[in-house]
This record gives sequence, structure tokens and C-alpha cells, in this order.
Amino acid sequence: MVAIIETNKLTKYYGKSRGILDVDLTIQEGEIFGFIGPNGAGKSTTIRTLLSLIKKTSGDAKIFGLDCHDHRVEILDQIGYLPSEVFYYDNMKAIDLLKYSASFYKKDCTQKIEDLAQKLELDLNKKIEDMSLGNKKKVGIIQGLLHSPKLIILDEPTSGLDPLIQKKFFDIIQEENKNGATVLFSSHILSEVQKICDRVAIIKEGKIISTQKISDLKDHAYKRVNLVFTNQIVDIEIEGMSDVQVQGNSISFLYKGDCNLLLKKLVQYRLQNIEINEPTLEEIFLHYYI
Ligand SMILES: Nc1ncnc2c1ncn2[C@@H]1O[C@H](COP(=O)(O)OP(=O)(O)OP(=O)(O)O)[C@@H](O)[C@H]1O
Repeated sequence: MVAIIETNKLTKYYGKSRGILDVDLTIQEGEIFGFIGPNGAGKSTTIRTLLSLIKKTSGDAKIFGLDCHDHRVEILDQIGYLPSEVFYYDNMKAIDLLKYSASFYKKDCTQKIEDLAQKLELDLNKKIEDMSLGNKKKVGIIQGLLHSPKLIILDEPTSGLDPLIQKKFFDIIQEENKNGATVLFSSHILSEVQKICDRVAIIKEGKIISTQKISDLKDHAYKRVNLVFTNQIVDIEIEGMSDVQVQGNSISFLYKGDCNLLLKKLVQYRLQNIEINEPTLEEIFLHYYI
């Protein structure tokens, strides 16, 4: 297998403050690779170092087997990058901006621009200043993909997209992947990464703390269960519950196991309310990795 991204002890300090420390990542050709961690963990720093937008402090970073810094121009030609926030010259029409972006590549991107705009239901003849945030984001998606890049780097790509467009966006990314693109997908939302990634690296306080197959992570799936009792709280014990927190007549706990067994147990209680949610990323970190 060919490594599309390979870092070895990649480290970046901003002056004296920590950006990332000894990051080792290997992303193989054809993977959709998730990169998750809470705010400030170092996801953007890793990506910006890979793209040579900032200079590493030490360690190595290679893309397509080439040093990211020394071969910056030829590497960037084959990358589609979607930053978390997009800024544009607002008084341009979307089509003009995209044609201008396409002019930097040596291929004809006209058909691809049209196809993507159709899939995302975007009117390219509108001025960007007249567009909603979601539509501006769509322009960013097309801009990142119009040259059919070999590597797609997404930094928190779905912020500002409604669920329907998110679904279309994921379909597009999966299609690009089927056509040969490798994808690095950074996010702080685990459930989002789980939808399309094969493997995921978890970064915390600048360090990679785990790299897992998504299928393995799903086997460990926890739920956060919140119960509000009608009257007095009952002392309940269910196999698979942990991190139990009691407050007034409410109880909250993490549950790992068969949902049907949980429901069977709960049916015997008089409840005023019940909520079953995905645990937060922080909770998952606490229970898996610390
Ligand atoms: N330009 C900068 N100057 C100084 N410190 C920075 C700079 N950019 C990032 N940092 C610090 O580097 C660390 C990693 O930040 P980074 O933005 O890479 O995290 P992140 O995982 O992408 O989080 P977020 O989702 O909030 O962007 C943080 O402690 C942050 O404060």
C-alpha cells in the first residue's frame, strides 16, 4: 500500500506554546481518514503544517512521498483543501470565482463545476454577497473539488451546513473517494466522522492518543442515558452502566450494552422523562483512553 500522508514526530510550537507534539500519522491511498479531537487539540495545526501554510518546528511530513515543504507547489496542485471558514471577494459571481480558481490548474474543470453545482443545488450566477452562509460554503466545496484532487483535506467541513446538504456533501466525498481520492477529514464531532471514515486518529493536547478502525470504535459504542423519576429516585443498577451522576430526582449514566436489555430494565420504573444521547467526545475520551 502507498502512504499518501506520512508524518514522523511532527512538532509545531507557536513561540513557546504547544501546537502539536510528535505527531505520527500514516494515511494510505484510498482511505477516508478521520482526525478528531476537542477544540485546541491541534487538528488545524497539523493540517496547516501539512499544507506548508505554517512551518514545522521539527519532525517530518510527507505527502505523496514528497517533503511537504520542499515540494509544496507540486503537492498543492493535487490537493483539495476545505478550510473551516471561507472568505471571498463578495462582489464576484460564484461562477467567476470558480473559473478563476480553475485557471490555476492545467485541466478543464468546467464540467466538474457544473456537476457539483447541480448536486449541491447551487445557482452559480448569484453574487457571493447575496448568498447565505450555507451557500457560500457550497462555493467552498466546489472550489476545493473542481480539479478532482488526489487528496482531499477537510477541516471541520460541515459547520454551517444544514443536515440535507451535509448528506449531499458526504455523498460527494464518498464518490470522489470511489474515484480514487484519499480523504483526511478533521472534526470534533465523532458521530459525523463515524459516518464515512474507515479509520480515525484521536488527538488531544497536541498528541495522537489513539488510532482505530471505526468498526472497532463502534463496538465500544456508549450511550448517555438521562432519567427523571416521577417521584423519588430509585436505586437502580443495570449491567453496563458507569459514570453515574444523581441530582434531585434525576439520574444520568453511561450505558454500554444491548439497548433492548436497557429498555426491559427501565420499563419497571415510573419515569417522567427519558433521554438517550450520543456521549460527548470528552466522555468517550475519559472512558476509553484515560
Ligand atoms: N497562531 C497561533 N498562535 C499561537 N498559538 C496557536 C496558534 N494557532 C493555534 N495555536 C494553539 O495551538 C494549539 C492547537 O490549536 P489548533 O487550532 O491546531 O487546534 P484544533 O484542534 O484545530 O482546534 P479548533 O477546532 O479549535 O481549531 C492550541 O493550544 C492553540 O491555542
